[in-house]
Amino acid sequence: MASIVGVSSLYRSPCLELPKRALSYLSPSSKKSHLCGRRASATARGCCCSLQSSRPTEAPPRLLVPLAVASPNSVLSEEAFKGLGDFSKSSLDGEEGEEEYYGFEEEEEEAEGSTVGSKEELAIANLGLPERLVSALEERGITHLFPIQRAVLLPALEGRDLIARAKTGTGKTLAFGIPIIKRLTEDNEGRRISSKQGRLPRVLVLAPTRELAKQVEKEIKESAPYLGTVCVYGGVSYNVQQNTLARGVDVVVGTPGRIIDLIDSNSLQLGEIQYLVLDEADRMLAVGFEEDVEVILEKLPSDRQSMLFSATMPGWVKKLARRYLNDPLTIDLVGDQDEKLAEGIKLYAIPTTVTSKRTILSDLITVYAKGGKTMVFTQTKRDADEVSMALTNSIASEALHGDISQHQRERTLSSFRQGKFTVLVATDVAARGLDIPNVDLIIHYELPNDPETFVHRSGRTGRAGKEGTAILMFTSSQRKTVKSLERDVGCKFEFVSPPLMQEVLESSAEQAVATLRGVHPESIQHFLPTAQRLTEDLGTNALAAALAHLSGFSQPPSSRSLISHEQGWVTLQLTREQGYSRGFFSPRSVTGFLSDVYPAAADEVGKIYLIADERVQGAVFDLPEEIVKELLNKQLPPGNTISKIMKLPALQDDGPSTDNYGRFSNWDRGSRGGFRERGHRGSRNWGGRGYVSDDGFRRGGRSYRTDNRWSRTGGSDDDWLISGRSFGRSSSFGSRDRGFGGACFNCGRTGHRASECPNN
Ligand SMILES: Nc1ncnc2c1ncn2[C@@H]1O[C@H](COP(=O)(O)OP(=O)(O)OP(=O)(O)O)[C@@H](O)[C@H]1O
Repeated sequence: MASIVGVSSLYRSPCLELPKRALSYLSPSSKKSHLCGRRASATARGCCCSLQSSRPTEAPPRLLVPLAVASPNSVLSEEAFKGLGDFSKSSLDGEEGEEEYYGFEEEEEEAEGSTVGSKEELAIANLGLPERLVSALEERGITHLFPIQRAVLLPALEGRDLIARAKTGTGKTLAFGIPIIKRLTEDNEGRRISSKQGRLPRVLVLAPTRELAKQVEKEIKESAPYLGTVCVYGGVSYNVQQNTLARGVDVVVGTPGRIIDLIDSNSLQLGEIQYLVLDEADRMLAVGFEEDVEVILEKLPSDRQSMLFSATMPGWVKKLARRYLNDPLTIDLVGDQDEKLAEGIKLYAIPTTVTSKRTILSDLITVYAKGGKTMVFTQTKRDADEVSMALTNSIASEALHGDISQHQRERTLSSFRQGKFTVLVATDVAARGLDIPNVDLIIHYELPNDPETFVHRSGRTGRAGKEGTAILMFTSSQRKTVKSLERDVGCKFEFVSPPLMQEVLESSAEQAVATLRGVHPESIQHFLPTAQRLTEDLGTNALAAALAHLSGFSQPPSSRSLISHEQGWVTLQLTREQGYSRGFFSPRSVTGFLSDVYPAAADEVGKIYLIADERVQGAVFDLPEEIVKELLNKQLPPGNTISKIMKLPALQDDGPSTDNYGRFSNWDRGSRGGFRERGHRGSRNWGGRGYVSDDGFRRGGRSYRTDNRWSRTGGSDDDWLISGRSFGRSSSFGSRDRGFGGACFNCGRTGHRASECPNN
């Protein structure tokens, strides 16, 4: 008790010094009955009730008033922690009729002397934590509590069972880590058991993936190096883990499968577990651990404290909480209406086609990551491998997925953390929980299966209050899914076009300059004589050549369509002077013109789009590079100009109606045979197992979409994230507008086919 109460003004005995304002933040139940059992309607000042202790036996007093939670986060949002956390939405799972509520109500009257929420009060040094823990945290630059840590600390210290939710990267690990470490440290000091050989673990943390388990272990080890912490997970030998357990540990972190194996072999005994943490509990379900988790929970002593961290509350997690948690308090710092993403993550959505995706991907990395760390998320392991291989030619990249051996996964992650390569291409195995410092850019190369996965993938950047960027690549038929995602996640994408070659070149050059600036002055000396000779010969060209080479452009960049972004294609503009018009200017005028000038061009022409400016008779279209060379040498009929363009002019919106960005339509207007569908040339089959097909259907795998909802096998409709809102909306998947959305082949106007053209 003394270690909490009286250490700082924040943690004063609430009954003695509770400021009026803080009283307004009391849970309704605690408002109803004061700590001493009296009604607390008037004031808490002067109350003389004694603080009650709750489980475990040496638990600190049962502080029903979580002053740490009670304050709006003004200090955090303005200074310490821009925008992270939001205490305006705290709620308790009310399913059991439980009314307890962790949140605040606005009260105009400022409590005199209230210092709740000041930065000082969040200072870790002022919380009465063990000196060793404080200095270990400070060494890591952790000096003030983050909101979820502030919210969890007191209820956790008072021994409450908890269900907690907070946004990605907001410090959930230390939210349970700090109170548990405090309790263990004090126990150790009191009972001198810290180094007892063969001691049984007192803490069990279950995590759904090996990487996450390793990370939790790391966070605990770094914060409390004096405690014995071991991480147990599959894919590696049992020996080391068994030997460590035999020597005695305080904390076991692990994945359920290996924990069961170790229990079965009697290497892990759970008889003294006092604290259980289920990290990413909902994910346990998704990766098929539900049975294992329940087996483990059955083996734990009933007199323990349990904390469950879960981004969503599928039915299984609720059942688990009901069955294995004792009167849990829910702390939800996300809420149903708010944006689910951590603030500081800038979101872009970029239309692509299946064939141009890879080219665009490397451009996006160059332009948006600017040499920083990027994580690219794919749907399948094969894609992760292929995309990583394709990137490696230009950007150092590695793949990470479940088929890669555990040792290699660890090597890859460790090299990525250390910055030995900058692009990690991963399946969703890496979407959750991984805390890799300074990831600047997340690219959703393929749409995630559900909104939660989007939140978790994106949350690998913008962590601990930092800024980051997440880019969603989508095909035109997935546009409605993107809109659903915005609604479900409560976020807003900025819709942008893929980078222009000019932007790619400029960004590459900037990165090359940064590389040059980093060259050691001594090394420069060795190259000075050659540089001087070269400059005399070539002038500035010498440096430009060095930049081009460093940027990976020793050869000129291959041409790229401005319309489809496919390599090897060039976008041309045909303009016809007014007096030379032979009737209405339409896509057919372009094909007719090409047939006259160079028939091979008419055969190969790709998409044709009319220029929006009505004063100009013109169109843009794609042709293969080699055809363009020939075409540009041909004699043109008078009044016609044809030129390569670097930027698309405004175009008439003539795409299919499902595609608001008409110019990224996947309809081609060929010179013969009317319309033909394009964009799948040489591409792999997107309709196969586990792929999102172009019509937006997911086939195979655990998750699938059957209409515009995000649905998951085994999940329930009332997930926090999904919160029922997406269900029941009108269909967008699979409901592609069958109406004609292209332009008439005859007159060029939109909305009707040539056969129905009024000009016929
Ligand atoms: N109070 C703090 N001050 C500064 N940094 C902190 C603090 N608490 C945690 N961190 C750091 O913030 C990062 C994110 O923490 P953590 O991985 O626990 O987040 P999380 O909420 O569990 O994220 P996710 O939902 O993605 O699993 C870590 O690098 C951690 O060391």
